[in-house]
Amino acid sequence: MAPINANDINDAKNFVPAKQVLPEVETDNGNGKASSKGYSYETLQETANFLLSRISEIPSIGVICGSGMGSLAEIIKEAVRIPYEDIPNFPVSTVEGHHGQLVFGNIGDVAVVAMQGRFHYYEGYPLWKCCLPVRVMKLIGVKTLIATNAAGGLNPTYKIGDVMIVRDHINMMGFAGNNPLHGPNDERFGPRFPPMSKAYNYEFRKIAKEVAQELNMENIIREGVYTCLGGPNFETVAELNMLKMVGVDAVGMSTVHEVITARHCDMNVFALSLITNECVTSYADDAGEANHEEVLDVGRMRQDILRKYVSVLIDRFSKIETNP
Ligand SMILES: O=P(O)(O)O[C@H]1O[C@H](CO)[C@@H](O)[C@H]1O
Ligand code: HPA
Repeated sequence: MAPINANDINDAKNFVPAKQVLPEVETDNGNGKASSKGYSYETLQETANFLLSRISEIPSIGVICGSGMGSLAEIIKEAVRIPYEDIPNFPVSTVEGHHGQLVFGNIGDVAVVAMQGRFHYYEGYPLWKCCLPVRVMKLIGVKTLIATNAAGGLNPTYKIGDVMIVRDHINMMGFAGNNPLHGPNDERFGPRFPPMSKAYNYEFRKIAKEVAQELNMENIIREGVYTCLGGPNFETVAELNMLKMVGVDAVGMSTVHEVITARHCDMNVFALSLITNECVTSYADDAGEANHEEVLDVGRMRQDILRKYVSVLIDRFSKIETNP
């Protein structure tokens, strides 16, 4: 063993624990507005009030557009578009394929708001911040959340371009204690221990399967289990094989925390995954590799059918009374 050297001891004395030198992703800004545990109810109310002052009709349904699926918001009529950077306390989108604005208006007779661009954990936002727009939607009066995402198909029967109705999810990041509800709970949003066994509304899923038949989409519609990983790297072969073993059908980097936040504040939830690529579960030399361009291309390829499907779903969902 090398002898202990006096310089090493002096270096050790100067050592500053990482906690003191690394900035937190989100810190208290001194006016009590931001903290690592999330914005207060009152702060989000300010954001909601700002948005309410810009619109003439309160939306009942909120849509989150997945990667490459931003064109879903283009079916909104009498659109009022508000860029994220203009909205107090909002994060900004940094990912290609995520525009970065809220679009208010009507789809058919239904007042809606769409997020053209969502926030992901890998962008550097803590999970509570990724989900901040969901709480804001709740505060402006949205009752139902429709979350869409692009996902890798892990179920071997799935094909690129299939549309998976999400029946359930596995919160992989939650297994490691990373949850959007981590931290003090404000009962005005919801309970400390919200149940998740009925996260994806049964009635909505039933309607979605019926509508798929009406629109002759039955050959591309699936129903399955989604999981979200932190990203931004796509998964290894071993990781995907593990996820397959535990019953995951589609893999992405979003949605789960949004759904948890929405259910916490008692919103009805429906989610769709567009299968944009095949998950690579073999080490074969000729097996492809996932890439974001393919994800965006498949989103574009399916934009017409998704726009039609989502607009009919919005109409049907708006007509039923559901218990979340
Ligand atoms: O979940 P959405 O936002 O649709 O995007 C998915 O596509 C991106 C990877 O191509 C990741 O952000 C993944 O989560
Ligand atoms: N893995 C994770 N996220 C994704 C994928 C994937 O294969 N495709 C689209 N988003």
